[in-house]
Amino acid sequence: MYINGEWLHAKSEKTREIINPFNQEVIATAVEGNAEDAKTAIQAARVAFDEGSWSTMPASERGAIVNKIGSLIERDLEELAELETLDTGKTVQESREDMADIANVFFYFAGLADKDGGEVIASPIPNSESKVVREPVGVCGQITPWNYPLLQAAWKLAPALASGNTLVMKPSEITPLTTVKVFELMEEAGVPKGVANLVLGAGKSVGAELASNHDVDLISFTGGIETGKTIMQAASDNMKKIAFELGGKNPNIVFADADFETAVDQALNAVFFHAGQVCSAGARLLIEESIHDEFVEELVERTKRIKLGNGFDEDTQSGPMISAEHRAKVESYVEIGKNEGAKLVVGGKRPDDPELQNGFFYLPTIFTNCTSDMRIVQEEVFGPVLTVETFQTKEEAVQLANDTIYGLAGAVWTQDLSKAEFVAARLRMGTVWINDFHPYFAQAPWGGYKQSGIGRELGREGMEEYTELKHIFRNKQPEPIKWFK
Ligand SMILES: NC(=O)c1ccc[n+]([C@@H]2O[C@H](COP(=O)([O-])OP(=O)(O)OC[C@H]3O[C@@H](n4cnc5c(N)ncnc54)[C@H](O)[C@@H]3O)[C@@H](O)[C@H]2O)c1
Ligand SMILES: C[N+](C)(C)CC=O
Repeated sequence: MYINGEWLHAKSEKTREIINPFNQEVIATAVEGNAEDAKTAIQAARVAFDEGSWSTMPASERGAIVNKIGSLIERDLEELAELETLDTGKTVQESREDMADIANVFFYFAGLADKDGGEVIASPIPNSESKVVREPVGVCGQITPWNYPLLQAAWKLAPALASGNTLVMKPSEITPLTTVKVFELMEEAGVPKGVANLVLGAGKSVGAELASNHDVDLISFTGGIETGKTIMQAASDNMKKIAFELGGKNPNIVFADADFETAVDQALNAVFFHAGQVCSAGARLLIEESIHDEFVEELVERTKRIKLGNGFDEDTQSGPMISAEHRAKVESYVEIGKNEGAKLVVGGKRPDDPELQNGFFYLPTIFTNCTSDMRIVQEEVFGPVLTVETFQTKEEAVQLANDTIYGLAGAVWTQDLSKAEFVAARLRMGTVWINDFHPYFAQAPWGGYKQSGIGRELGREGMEEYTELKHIFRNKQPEPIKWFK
């Protein structure tokens, strides 16, 4: 753990073994902090913020430090990518792309650091001056999940630092390795002591302390809805600001006039990339009825060919699930789907391949004959499981797509631009892709409608989450009002 500029053991001296999900080998031993460690880190962040040298440093200097972090990530890209693959099982090619994205996130927010000089507004009061400025929120608690460990951390660290906050981060207890490494890089880049603190440990202890502690001014959380609700309740005690990136059950709408080859190819990628452990995975295929049979037949053939394996092997297309518990959850959802009457057309079990028996693998799985009232359609499985529904009109496609408590992302495939725009305008989701699936980048805001989240990460809006707005009014000719004579 990194607290107040020092690398520390947990007060309890407890540790946790970090497991490679490909073969269950222990790849590291991490310290296991608790609420006491979190309190110490929060105190360090509080003192660093209140002392003021970070928040009042010229923004361009802060930006230069954030930029340096991005450069150091680029320098150590290969090491970081390998760590991420060891920890999560994702392919090393995917990890490399994540690391390049992560460096760009630091560069982007570094560039924004000195761009907002406030705004002078037209005051209706004579002889006065009115301006609106943005200031850092204060001490930020930041809690991240295991599926994109460093990427989700970067989306929080870079804007928080660039806008002058101090912070305490808690990564997922099962995937802390790249976050630890980036805190080393932040130290090397010159982030002053106390400004960025790292506490490892479980959600129920370290995370709960960050959510409830009154010295934390903002809690930024990426993870599941149920955890989000718990954090929201804890955060209400001191009305801290909240920023939540939660789950999704994202529709992928394919019209009959879409380019067939591209739509099939991308429907596979939409749902099975990273073994479906993606918040924005296209887990609900909505297909125009007239092409259902042909489309599903092709999808099933290609699904059978997906090569599962070690993320370090060149020919591996998808790695394992993150843990035994998570695979068991996916398996229980497949049973639910079968019992609800959905038709299992491929997958639905663990692979037989002897080389995969030590990993938490699960075969890419497709259910057809699905309807919106099924749990397998409504609930986030967060694994390689696709449900297929059909529609006849664009209105029906929109109605089905929006029939969910989630609102993270969705896609529409058609060569008819007016149809695409009709659908895009009506999807109640934070991101809509037309003839594509998955793109996200530092310049565009990311976040959810409905129960998929509160607030935005990335883009200017992602920076603004870490600021408070202040209106400063100056009377240029003060004189008595004489109301109270
Ligand atoms: N919207 C997005 O951008 C986005 C991105 C990635 C993941 N996710 C979501 O994350 C979920 C998967 O991640 P997960 O399984 O790690 O989620 P999770 O909610 O189980 O855990 C996320 C983090 O919260 C911590 N936590 C757990 N209980 C806590 C508590 N009581 N108080 C405070 N912190 C606590 C965990 O230790 C972990 O660090 C999925 O639902 C996925 O959709 C969303
Ligand atoms: C936000 N994203 C797509 C990078 C990861 C979601 O799990």
